[in-house]
Amino acid sequence: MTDAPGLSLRGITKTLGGRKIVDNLDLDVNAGELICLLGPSGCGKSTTLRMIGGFMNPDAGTIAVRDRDVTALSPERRPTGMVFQNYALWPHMTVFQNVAFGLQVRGLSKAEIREKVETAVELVGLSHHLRSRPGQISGGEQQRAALARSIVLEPDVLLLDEPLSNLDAKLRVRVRDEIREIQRRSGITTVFVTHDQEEALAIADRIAVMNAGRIEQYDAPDPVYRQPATRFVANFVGTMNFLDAQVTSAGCALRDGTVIQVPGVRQGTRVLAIRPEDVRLVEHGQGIPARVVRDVPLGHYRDVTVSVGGQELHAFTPSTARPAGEVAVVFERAVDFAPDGETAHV
Ligand SMILES: Nc1ncnc2c1ncn2[C@@H]1O[C@H](COP(=O)(O)OP(=O)(O)OP(=O)(O)O)[C@@H](O)[C@H]1O
Repeated sequence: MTDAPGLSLRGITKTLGGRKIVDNLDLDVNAGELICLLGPSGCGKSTTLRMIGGFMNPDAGTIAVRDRDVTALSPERRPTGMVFQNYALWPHMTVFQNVAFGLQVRGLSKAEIREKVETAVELVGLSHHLRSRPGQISGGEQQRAALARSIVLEPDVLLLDEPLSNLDAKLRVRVRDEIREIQRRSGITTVFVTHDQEEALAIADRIAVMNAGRIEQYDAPDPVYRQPATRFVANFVGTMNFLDAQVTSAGCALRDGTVIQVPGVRQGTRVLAIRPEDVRLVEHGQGIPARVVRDVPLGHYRDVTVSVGGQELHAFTPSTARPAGEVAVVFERAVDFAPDGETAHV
C-alpha cells in the first residue's frame, strides 16, 4: 500500500425523487486498500458506488482516481471496474469468452487476449473452467468469473456491489475469503458495498458506516466495533445492549433506581452501550444484581438474557455455563452516549 490516494470523493451529493440520497460525502481510499461501504438498505451505498463507476452523475462534488478528476467521464472511459450482484455473465459464452469480451472491444490482439485472460482466470482459480458456460459452474464460481472479467481490464479501482448476496450462507463466507485473497494478490484498490456487518468486519481494511446518505464513522474494523463513534454505529455493527442511566458523582442510577459504579462515565442522562461478550455473569453478590430471564444455547456459546436495573441485557457466555435464577453481572467495558448519540469511551 502506498500513501497516494487510490480514490477520493469530495462533497458528493445526489438527490433522487426529491430526497437527498447522498449528502455531501467525502471519502478517501488508499491505493491497494479494500474498504466497505456498510449501512442499512436505502442509506445510499449503491448510489455512491454507481457515481464512482460513472453510471450516475453527482449533483455536486468531485471524484478522483489517483489524483485524476474523473467526474465528467463516462463509465467505459473511467479507470474503474464494476462487479454486479447478479454477475451479468453472458450465458451462451464460455468463461474464456466472457472474460475476453472487454479486451476484444478494446481491440487487443488474440495472443494478448489469451495471455491476459489466462492470467486473470488463474488469479481467481478458474483455469479448469475456461471452456465451461456460466450454467455449468456454481454460483461462487460464476462470481469469480465476473471478478476475472473486471480484473482483466486492469482497473485502478474495483467496485463490488453486494457481490455475495446471491450465495448461500456457507458459500458467502468462502467466496468472501477468496475475494479478499484475490484483492490482496492483485493489489487493486477496492470498494465493496454490503449491508452485512459481519462481512464488512471480516473483509475490510476500513469500513465506512453509512446512514441516510452520510458517513457516520470511517475506521478499521476493530475501532468501529469497539469504539463506535455514534449510537447508530453501535447499534448497526454487531449486537449491542443499551442501558439508560442517570449519572451523578454517586454512580449510575439505572431505571429501577439501582446504583452501579462504572468508572469513566460522563455525568448526566446517559446511555451505556455494552457488548454481550462484555457482560460477565458471576455469582450472586459478586457484582450488579441480575436475574436470568432466558438462556438460549447457540452451539459454542449461550445467549443469556438477564434483567438488570429494570432492563434486559444479553450476555454471551461459554456453552458450559448454566446460569439460572438470581445471579450478578460485571461489565468488562462500556461506551457511554448522550441520548442524542454523541459518544465518550469508557
Ligand atoms: N432513480 C431513483 N429515483 C428515486 N429514488 C431512488 C432512485 N434510485 C434510488 N433511489 C432511492 O435512493 C435510496 C438509496 O438507494 P441505494 O440503492 O443507494 O441504497 P442502498 O444503501 O444501496 O440500499 P440497498 O442495500 O437496499 O441497495 C433508496 O431509498 C432508493 O429507493
